[in-house]
Amino acid sequence: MSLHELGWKPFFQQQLTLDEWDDAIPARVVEQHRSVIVIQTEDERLSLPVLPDMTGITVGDWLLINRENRFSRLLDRQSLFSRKAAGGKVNSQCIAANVDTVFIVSSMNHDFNLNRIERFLALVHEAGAEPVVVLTKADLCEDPQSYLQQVRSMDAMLMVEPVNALDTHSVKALDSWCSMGKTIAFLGSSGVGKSTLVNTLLHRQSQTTGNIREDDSKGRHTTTARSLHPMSSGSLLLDTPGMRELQLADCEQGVEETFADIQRLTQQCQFSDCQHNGEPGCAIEQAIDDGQLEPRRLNNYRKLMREQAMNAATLAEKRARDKSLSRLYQSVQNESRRRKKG
Ligand SMILES: Nc1nc2c(ncn2[C@@H]2O[C@H](COP(=O)(O)OP(=O)(O)OP(=O)(O)O)[C@@H](O)[C@H]2O)c(=O)[nH]1
Ligand SMILES: [Zn+2]
Repeated sequence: MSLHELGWKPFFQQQLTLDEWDDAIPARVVEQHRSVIVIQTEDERLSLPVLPDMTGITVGDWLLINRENRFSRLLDRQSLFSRKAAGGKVNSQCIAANVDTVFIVSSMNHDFNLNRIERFLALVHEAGAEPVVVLTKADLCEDPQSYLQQVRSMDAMLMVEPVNALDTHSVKALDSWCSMGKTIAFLGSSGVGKSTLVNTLLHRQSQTTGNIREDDSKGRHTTTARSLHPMSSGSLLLDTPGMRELQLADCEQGVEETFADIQRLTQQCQFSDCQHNGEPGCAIEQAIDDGQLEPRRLNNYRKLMREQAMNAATLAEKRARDKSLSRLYQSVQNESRRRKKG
């Protein structure tokens, strides 16, 4: 595979020093297992043990390795999905790196929910990837246009594609985001058609190709699929279960970006600290009265802001608690040692 096919771009190239231009070999992480990663260079596929200086490296990452095939460094990411974890030295767990486009999948039936789409949008914006909303089950829906309009009414600039996920021809609508070297991923609730879309995009190749089975810590069998699958279109599908467990925490920027219209309106309120609660000269309330802004959207904005702040605070608290607990253990240990000595 050429570097271009693997997703190499100027953003990564620009990070190389002159020496690295001569000596270093770029490699992309195409599989991630508990203690090894599989990387792909232009010439070969290699397994590397995950050494302590490599923690946090995740599927989709770009690395430089030296001529002896040893890890030399991790390149900065263009986008990153992470799960904010409490405690420990590593405060967030990296889930997927350098994804270009995320398809936010929602079905056009009773499951359709704008609030949920906005929540996914916030996650994608926070990660720094490009969102495309894919509305599935067009074949079962009487009025796909009404769903399309609802999504467009949130944000006219948002890309939205209605599809029948079972139909190869219909799924072609997604081709423009699936070109050579583009890394794509899917987000969406259960049953909306993510696997179906992937299967159709893979032209009915089995979705389990390349997955490995391993035991999780509780001895259950789980399918680990932290991997990049090349697709026939030339794009790379990033498949990881971690994407399903993403939470809104410390996502203020992602939420603000998702609700850019509300940010803009807020700047037009007469008072800079306007709470949009009956203050005079409130641009938000005016927009609601004029029908420019849906009350639903404002409510969801407030809800998601509260949620991400609360989750962030809970994490901070848990971190602090873990820290003082470990200090307590330490002092108990010291005390018992002192007694043994004495
Ligand atoms: N008619 C029709 N059926 C669809 C479409 N998309 C998905 N389905 C069906 O909906 C069901 C659920 O689809 P999946 O692809 O398994 O959904 P998923 O998002 O992968 O669900 P999880 O694996 O639980 O996350 C399957 O029976 C699909 O065949 C569509 O566009 N049209
Ligand atoms: Zn206001």
